Amino acid sequence: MALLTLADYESTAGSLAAWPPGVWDFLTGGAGTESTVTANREAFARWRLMPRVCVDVSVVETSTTVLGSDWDLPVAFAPTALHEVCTRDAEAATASAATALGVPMVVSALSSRTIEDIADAAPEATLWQQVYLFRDRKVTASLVQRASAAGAQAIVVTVDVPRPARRLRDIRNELRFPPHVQARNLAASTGRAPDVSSPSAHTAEAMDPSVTWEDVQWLTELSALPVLVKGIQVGQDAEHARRAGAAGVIVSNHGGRQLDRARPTLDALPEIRTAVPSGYPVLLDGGVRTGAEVMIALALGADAVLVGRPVLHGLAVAGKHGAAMVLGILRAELTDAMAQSGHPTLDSVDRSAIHPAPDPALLSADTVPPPAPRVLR
Ligand SMILES: Cc1cc2nc3c(=O)[nH]c(=O)nc-3n(C[C@H](O)[C@H](O)[C@H](O)COP(=O)(O)O)c2cc1C
Ligand SMILES: CCCCC(=O)C(=O)O
Repeated sequence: MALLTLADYESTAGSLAAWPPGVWDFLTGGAGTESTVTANREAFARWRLMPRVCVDVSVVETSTTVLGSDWDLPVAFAPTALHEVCTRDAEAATASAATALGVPMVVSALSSRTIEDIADAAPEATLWQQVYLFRDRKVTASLVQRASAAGAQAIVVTVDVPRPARRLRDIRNELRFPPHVQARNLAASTGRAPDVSSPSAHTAEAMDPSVTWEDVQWLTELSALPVLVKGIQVGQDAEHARRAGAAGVIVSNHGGRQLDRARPTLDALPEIRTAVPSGYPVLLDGGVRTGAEVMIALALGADAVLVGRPVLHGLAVAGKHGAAMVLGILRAELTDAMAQSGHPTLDSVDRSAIHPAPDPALLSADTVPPPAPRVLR
């Protein structure tokens, strides 16, 4: 079967026999009832595109500028841990795919390869380093310093993991990664290989539940690199991040993996967009799976989006080619949606480009009046 959509990649990846026990559930799952994983996706279904016609779309331009750098697509690779569980070349493969498509890759603090190795493997890649404010701040500082020396262009600090989440699939599966899966980037900053065989035990040990905006400010002053705060879900927190010196925010609920029943990121986006000055970078992740959905996120105020799980599906199906194919599908779909809706560039994609879908409750049998009975003669 031809793999034409991100959903095709997901189902093909899910049916691979090679997954170690529990790993597919780890990638796919979320916290608690997984209501937020589902809600992130469903939020996109509540919007429709409003096609304009008789606009010259003979040339469609998907490129954009974020934090002063040019991206071929308004899409980046979200930071996801341990790519070695998906493909042997791990983040070296992901970085080549990102380079091929002209989009940035956010390297996880828990990557299986060091930032130096990733930069060597893909010298042209635009790399951003994701970090946590670990209990041991020296580890955070070392990750930032090494990323800067390796040529990374920004730091992303993830602030939505105060403690391990209740990920029921992982608990039931008693998830343990195979021993070859290692967090080498972190190891290079801690001086010893951290035990990540149980993600939740590692999170409990390493993450700091006492983090406040003062710590974010400390991080923004640590290096010359711009810092984006990832995990913003409320307008006021976007403003806190900006005041703490952040160069931008990423609207994210960690793909529904931390707080079950958190609101979908797309629903939070308009509030966050209006809480910060226009021109201040606002990115979004969570449930983006088609090019039309990229347009919807942009129309609601995102400068760009990030994709998480689909990249892992691509890596698992066909290594770097698979990750590049996943992004290639998003590019083809976005280009098509822009052309079909009369937007030759992304500049014109604003709130007027979309319309709320009718509320299904209003269409139910209870609320739509039945037709008047016919009078029979
Ligand atoms: C397997 C997996 C590992 C992740 N690891 C990290 C991580 O190390 N750091 C981080 O900030 N976010 C991490 N995330 C969250 C992603 O960056 C992103 O917020 C989320 O996956 C976006 O949703 P999507 O998967 O629906 O696109 C991870 C997500 C997944 C699925
Ligand atoms: C040891 C890896 C845990 C990362 C993860 O699952 C997440 O951040 O969602």
